[in-house]
Amino acid sequence: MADITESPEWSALAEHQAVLAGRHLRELFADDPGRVGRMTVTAGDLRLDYSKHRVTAETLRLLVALAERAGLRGRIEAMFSGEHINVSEDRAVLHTALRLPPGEALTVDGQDVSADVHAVLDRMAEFAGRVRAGEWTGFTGKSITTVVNIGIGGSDLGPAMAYEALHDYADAGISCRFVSNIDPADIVGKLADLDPERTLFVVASKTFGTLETLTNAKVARRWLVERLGDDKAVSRHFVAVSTNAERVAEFGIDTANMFGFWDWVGGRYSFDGAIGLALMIAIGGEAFREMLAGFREIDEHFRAAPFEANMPVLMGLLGVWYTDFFGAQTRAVLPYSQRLARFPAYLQQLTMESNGKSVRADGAPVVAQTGEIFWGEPGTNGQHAFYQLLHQGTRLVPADFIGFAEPFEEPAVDGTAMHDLLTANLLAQTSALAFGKTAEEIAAEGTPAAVVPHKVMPGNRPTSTILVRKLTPKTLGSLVALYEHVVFVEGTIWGIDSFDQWGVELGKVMAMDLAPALTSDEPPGETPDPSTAALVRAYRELRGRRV
Ligand SMILES: O=P(O)(O)OC[C@H]1O[C@H](O)[C@H](O)[C@@H](O)[C@@H]1O
Repeated sequence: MADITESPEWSALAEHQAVLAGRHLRELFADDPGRVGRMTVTAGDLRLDYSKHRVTAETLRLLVALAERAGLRGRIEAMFSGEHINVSEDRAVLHTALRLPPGEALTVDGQDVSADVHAVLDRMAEFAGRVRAGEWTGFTGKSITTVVNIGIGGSDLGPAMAYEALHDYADAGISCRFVSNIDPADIVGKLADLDPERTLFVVASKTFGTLETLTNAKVARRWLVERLGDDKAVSRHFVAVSTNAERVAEFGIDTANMFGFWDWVGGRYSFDGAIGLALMIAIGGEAFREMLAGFREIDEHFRAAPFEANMPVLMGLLGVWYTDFFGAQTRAVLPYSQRLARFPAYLQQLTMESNGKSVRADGAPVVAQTGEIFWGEPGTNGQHAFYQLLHQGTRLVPADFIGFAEPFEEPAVDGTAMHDLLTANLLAQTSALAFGKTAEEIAAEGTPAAVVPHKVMPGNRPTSTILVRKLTPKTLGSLVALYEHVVFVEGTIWGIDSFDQWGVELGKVMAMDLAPALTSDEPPGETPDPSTAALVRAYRELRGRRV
């Protein structure tokens, strides 16, 4: 199969970039007064202004042509209809089925996927409702006030991010905590002040074979049994979310208290299904379904909107544009919402585990650069830390700014609402990044000549601005679906399988091989390599063990 980089569309973009690279956003705006109107798209509740990107109408035409060349339209249909587009694992990729409206049929591989999804959602809602109403009680008959989700990766980041984003909607007096790391500091710290009688553990693991999760779950079980003094307490305080009923039963959790999903849901695409159980207990089944409606709105937009007005397609193509034609390495995601503090971390798994690949789906090496490095912090904190590099550094760092019009809190100081100050900062940053400040402007302010170069703000630094009325379950769902599809668009252009993650396996296996060497009384060997063997010896010595 010919590589996309050999296509005439790719070459046309490379030629176009050579011309555009010399042009400043100031000029692009001056040349095209209609730019902002044309480069603003809406999708459901999301509004995207992408006019501050280093693109013209011609760039967009060429990028859309590239998407056509990559067969994006057909790939989208293949995903939605359940073809096995995860080729290395021979699986369908159907996270979009997790938000199908009730009654909309979808049969894949002979299975009524829609019915399965709604059966689980209904069970989750029923269970969540009982916990919220205090009908599901702990072993001693007390109602549950804290849910501890034990999971890692996709079984942690999604629900943890969403709970933090939506905690204002937690209306039943139940809060959530998330334990993921195998560092004992995590679970020990999170259990320290908990009342075992009122704690429910959700052990979330797609495979139910993940070392961190099973280890933390065993620690939690021991903590509970020691405090409640009876093994039988486990069934009232532990439920599981998994695709693997056998292992759940082996662990000692009643499979009647297990909520399932399927191998066609990738871990990093899973919190809108059963992996969202802790979140659903906190915010309730109704709010959870509103979140699903937000996901669905973007799914429908992605499937139907022409590419020129298709938000995930445009954002994905812009990612390819900077990655492959400008040599950008990273993309900053800067939510101007404290509640979205974990959103960049969530996106890191979603995007980098999906698209951090160097072979194509057919096994041939990729030619283009793949896998943007996603990172970020909520504004305005980032402004006082790393924005210096964004404004004046030598690297090009495209950034997504995300803002909300309606706050949850309304304190005002000196007559100005804090939230308006927050938003003013967001807008100021994107404008400064795009348009900068010239040496002439700085000199005209009376700046000493020697200082002028230090103060020059080059501008021409591209940003997207996503503006939303309010952070709600629905708009959060839409934001997540947006980025899920951005990943898909980029992966399709690069011709990679965005749905496997073989690269994480080797380290896990080696850790299990190394663990005995750290604790053993036997002299440490020379494996797996001289450097690591020396570190094993050093660790044993520092830990007071035999070397
Ligand atoms: O849900 P689990 O099976 O426990 O997997 C948890 C996580 O671990 C794996 O190593 C993968 O890299 C992730 O994609 C996954 O989300």
